[in-house]
Amino acid sequence: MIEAQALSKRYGAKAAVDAVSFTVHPGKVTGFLGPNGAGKSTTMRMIVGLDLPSGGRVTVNGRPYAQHRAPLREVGALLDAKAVHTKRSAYNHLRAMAATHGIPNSRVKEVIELTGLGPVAKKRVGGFSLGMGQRLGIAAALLGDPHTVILDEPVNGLDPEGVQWVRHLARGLASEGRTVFLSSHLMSEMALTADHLIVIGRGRIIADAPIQSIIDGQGRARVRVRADRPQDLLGSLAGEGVTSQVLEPELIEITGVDARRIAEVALRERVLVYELTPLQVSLEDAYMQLTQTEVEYHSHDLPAVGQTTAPVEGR
Ligand SMILES: Nc1ncnc2c1ncn2[C@@H]1O[C@H](COP(=O)(O)OP(=O)(O)OP(=O)(O)O)[C@@H](O)[C@H]1O
Repeated sequence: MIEAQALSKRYGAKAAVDAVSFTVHPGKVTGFLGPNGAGKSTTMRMIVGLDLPSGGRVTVNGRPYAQHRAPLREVGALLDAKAVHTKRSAYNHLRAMAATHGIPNSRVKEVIELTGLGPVAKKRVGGFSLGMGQRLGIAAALLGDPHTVILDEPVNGLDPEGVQWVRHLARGLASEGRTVFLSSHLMSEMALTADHLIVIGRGRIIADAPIQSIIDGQGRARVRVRADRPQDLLGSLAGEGVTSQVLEPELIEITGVDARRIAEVALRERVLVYELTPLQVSLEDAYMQLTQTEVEYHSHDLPAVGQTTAPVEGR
C-alpha cells in the first residue's frame, strides 16, 4: 500500500506537486493519470526516495521507502527507462543489480523470460530500442519480486503486442495481491488496464475513484438525433446549456441533455424525430472534462466544422 499525505514538491516558486493525499491499495491496478507536466513523475520519484518532498510524506507499506531493509524486494519501480545507458548486456546489467541486493541469478533468468528479453539478453543495452529499454526497465523493477510495483509510463515506445503484454502483466501482478501503480497520460490505455484512477492536474488531485464512477460522474449525456427540423429542436433547447454538432442536414449530436428531454421538446415543437440514440460517454471525454482547466500546455485546435453552441443560426 502506498500512502501520500499532503505530499508536495516545489521547484522555486512552482509547485510541481501541491499537497496531494492519496492511497494506492493492493490487489488492484491503480492508474495515475494526468496531462504532461501534471506532476506524475515527480510524485513517483518521491515515493521511491529519488526526490525529497518539500512537504508532507509518503510511505510504502507503512514506512518511507529508504527505511525498508531491502527496498528492491519491497518496491520495484520503472521511472526512466532511458537512464540505463551502459555497455553491459541486459543480462549483465540485471545480474549486477541482483548481486548488490542478494538476489540469485535464477531470478535474473526468470525476469528475462517474463519480459521477453531472452533473444536480446546478451546484447549491449546501449543499442536497445525504446521498447526493449522499456522491457529491461520493467525486468529490473520485477527483479526483487516486490509487493509494490510502480511503473512510470510503462507502455511508452512499446509496440501493440508490448502494450498488451504490459496490460496483462499489470493485471496479473494485481491479481496476486500486489500494489500496482501505473502512470499514463492516455485515458484510453488506463481504461483497459486500471481498476481505479487517480487523476492529477497541475500538481493537484482532481479525481480519485473507480474508473466507472469517473465516467458516470463526469460524462455529460450525449445523444444522436435524426429529425426533420433539427435546427428548430436545437433552438428550443437553447436555454438548457446544450452544445451540438451538425453531422448531416437531418443528423445532429446533442450534448448536455438526455434522450427523454429531447423527446419531450420534440413532441412539444412537433418536430419529427426518427432516431434518438444515447451515446456512451467515452473515458476520453470524461478525462478531457476533468482536466480541461488543469492542463499546463494547451493546444489550440482549429474549430471543428459544424460545431456550434446553441442557439444556432437559421431558426
Ligand atoms: N528538476 C526539475 N526542475 C524544475 N522543474 C521541474 C523539475 N522536474 C519537474 N519539474 C516541473 O514540475 C512539473 C511536473 O513535472 P512531472 O515531470 O512530474 O510531470 P508529469 O506529470 O510526469 O509529466 P509528463 O507526462 O510530461 O512526464 C512540470 O511543470 C515540470 O516542468
